[in-house]
Amino acid sequence: MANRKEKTFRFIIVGGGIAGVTCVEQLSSQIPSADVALITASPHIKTVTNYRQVSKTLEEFDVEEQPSSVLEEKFPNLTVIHSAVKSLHTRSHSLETTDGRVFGYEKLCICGGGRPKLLTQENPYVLGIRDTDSAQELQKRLSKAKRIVVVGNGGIALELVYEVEGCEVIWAVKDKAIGNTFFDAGAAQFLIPSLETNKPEKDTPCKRPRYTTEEPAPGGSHTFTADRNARRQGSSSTEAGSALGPDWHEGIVLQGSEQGTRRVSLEYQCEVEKIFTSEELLNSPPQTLGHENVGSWPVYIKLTNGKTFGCDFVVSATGVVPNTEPFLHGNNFALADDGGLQVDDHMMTSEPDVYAAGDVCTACWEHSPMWQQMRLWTQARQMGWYAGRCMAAQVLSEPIELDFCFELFSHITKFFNYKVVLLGKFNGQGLGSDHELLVRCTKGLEYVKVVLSGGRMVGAVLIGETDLEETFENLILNEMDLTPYGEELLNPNIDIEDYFD
Ligand SMILES: Cc1cc2nc3c(=O)[nH]c(=O)nc-3n(C[C@H](O)[C@H](O)[C@H](O)COP(=O)(O)OP(=O)(O)OC[C@H]3O[C@@H](n4cnc5c(N)ncnc54)[C@H](O)[C@@H]3O)c2cc1C
Ligand SMILES: NC(=O)C1=CN([C@@H]2O[C@H](COP(=O)(O)OP(=O)(O)OC[C@H]3O[C@@H](n4cnc5c(N)ncnc54)[C@H](OP(=O)(O)O)[C@@H]3O)[C@@H](O)[C@H]2O)C=CC1
Repeated sequence: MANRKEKTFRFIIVGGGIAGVTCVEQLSSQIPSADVALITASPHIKTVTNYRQVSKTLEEFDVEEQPSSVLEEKFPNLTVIHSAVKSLHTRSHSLETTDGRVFGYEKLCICGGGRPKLLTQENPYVLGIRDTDSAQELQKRLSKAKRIVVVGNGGIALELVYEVEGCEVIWAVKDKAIGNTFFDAGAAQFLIPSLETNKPEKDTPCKRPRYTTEEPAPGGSHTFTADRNARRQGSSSTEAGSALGPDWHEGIVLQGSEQGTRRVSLEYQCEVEKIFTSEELLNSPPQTLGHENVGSWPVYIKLTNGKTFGCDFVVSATGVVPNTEPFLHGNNFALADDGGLQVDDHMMTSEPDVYAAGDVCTACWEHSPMWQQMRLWTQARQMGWYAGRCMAAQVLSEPIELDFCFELFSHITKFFNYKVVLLGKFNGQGLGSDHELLVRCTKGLEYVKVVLSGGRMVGAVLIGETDLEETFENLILNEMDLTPYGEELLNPNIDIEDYFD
């Protein structure tokens, strides 16, 4: 293998998603003379644009899919190789791509992202959403669908059930409340009425630019219904590749085969028992199908609450698995319980000279008490950037400390058209019963939850235009004893910003 090396680069980064591209940018700016290669399976790369530091740890940015030439023009010492890594040989510091080329490296950073953790790989009626291709496939199938079942209770499910129109959506969640990865039951209750109301009209198009290509893209139960006539236009596409991100649904039309209504039926506290095709159902012993007729749908899904639903397809919005396979065989990577490549506080894996960042890795250093890993766009950027700095620091023999961004978990996003800010241990993660909650809620306007432990603020969920994020971030970081303030902390008549000035 060593003899076949076409070229040895000082740095190779694998993956053209946010983590990989940010790592390349950091390395190329810090050591402009170094030969850097970006090897990516996707035809386009993802770059961060309009980066804005909202507060000490909160950040917002747009994401653009761009041709890789943009990056090569910016960094003359960068070579972008569009191929997938087939195998890695850490002993000889080399890797082979699917087009049969072999490259050597001095330092490598793996930013291969993740893929959907599907309920089943085998069933063609079970879709996952990850990249633009899978989003287009969803759009295509949805345009002919009358009913779909969405399984999962995290980010994708929350976005999808709110956006899909013209098609009945059965939403099956394991928990007692919606959005378990981001919220508690109180926040879920605040958000639920949004499923019954119309989506607000958008007078400005989505500000995040995206690609268009030549080929236009074609327990208990509750039911929520909303009408809406306006349609959005758009299309976007890439080959297999990087994860979608903020506002991904704005570039495609999530419209079923019927006109203008959002109809979501929630099935709480249930999982999937079995998924059948029509033929399987006919050939197997009779099932409890309720009002469903065998043969009227291409696929049927039986839930653990005993109900079976026929539908056009199932969306498995059930999380992410790190993309580690091509890197493992013949090497000694330590893997975390979630399947990610273990990295230390310098983003180093267990193999010499191999770093990892983004969805593919699992942060295995001793975390700050207020930080946890979630596979998010912001963390992919932060890890890619920090990995680049660590790689540069090592070759330059400079010391480097864990970056401040890993002090406090912070995330800004949007669900059901509300701004959502999550800080620290926003769901009391890892605190057991050793915490108390303060909650302020105004229906339809805002939901504010503060998590206190030992009198100190350790986390917060802010839904709506609360304008509290910076003050709360400071209170968490300062570890101030808030016992004397008690419930006054959330008194809406007190300007909390002035209070703590
Ligand atoms: C539908 C959806 C919506 C999301 N919404 C949000 C959101 O609103 N906010 C948020 O913060 N996060 C969101 N996320 C999560 C976010 O997109 C990811 O956490 C982030 O993009 C991960 O970036 P990454 O660079 O680690 O991986 P990826 O973006 O997955 O990039 C991995 C790259 O590696 C390449 N690759 C993989 N294997 C190989 C190989 N063997 N050889 C060469 N190249 C390879 C791929 O082609 C790709 O370019 C969303 C994710 C999805 C799927
Ligand atoms: N706005 C944002 O910030 C968004 C972020 N994302 C990110 O994109 C990635 C992919 O999103 P998504 O797929 O929604 O992943 P998430 O990790 O957000 O959610 C997965 C959900 O599926 C549930 N689940 C897992 N296995 C099963 C199963 N077998 N049956 C039923 N439910 C199951 C999980 O429950 P449990 O937790 O109990 O395992 C969890 O509720 C995530 O990293 C997510 O954070 C996606 C969209 C929007």
